[in-house]
Amino acid sequence: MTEVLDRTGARTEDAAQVITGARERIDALDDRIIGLIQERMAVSAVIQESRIASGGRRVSLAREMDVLSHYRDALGRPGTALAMTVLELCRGRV
Ligand SMILES: O=C(O)C(=O)C[C@]1(C(=O)O)C=C[C@@H](O)C=C1
Repeated sequence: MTEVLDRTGARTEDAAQVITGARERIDALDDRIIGLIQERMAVSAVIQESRIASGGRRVSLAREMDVLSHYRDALGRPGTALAMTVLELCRGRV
């Protein structure tokens, strides 16, 4: 019991089982989220390389405003911070 309590913070075996199962789902979801971010990074790189090869700039601020709004509309204010992190992963620091 002490080990279960240490691992999950639960005070009963039942709660520890619920938490352990839910954490497995979260780990699987995080794997998918990370995979989607990596896929997004690859697609973003195609856009940036194409724009730079055509003589343009890496960054498109107008498009970034649209991306920020998209996340904020869906997730509220923390969505903006998340979008900024996603954009940094995709185009580096500006
Ligand atoms: O949509 C673009 O034009 C992109 O270059 C992609 C992207 C993005 O990752 O969403 C990356 C850099 C730009 O500043 C804007 C958006």
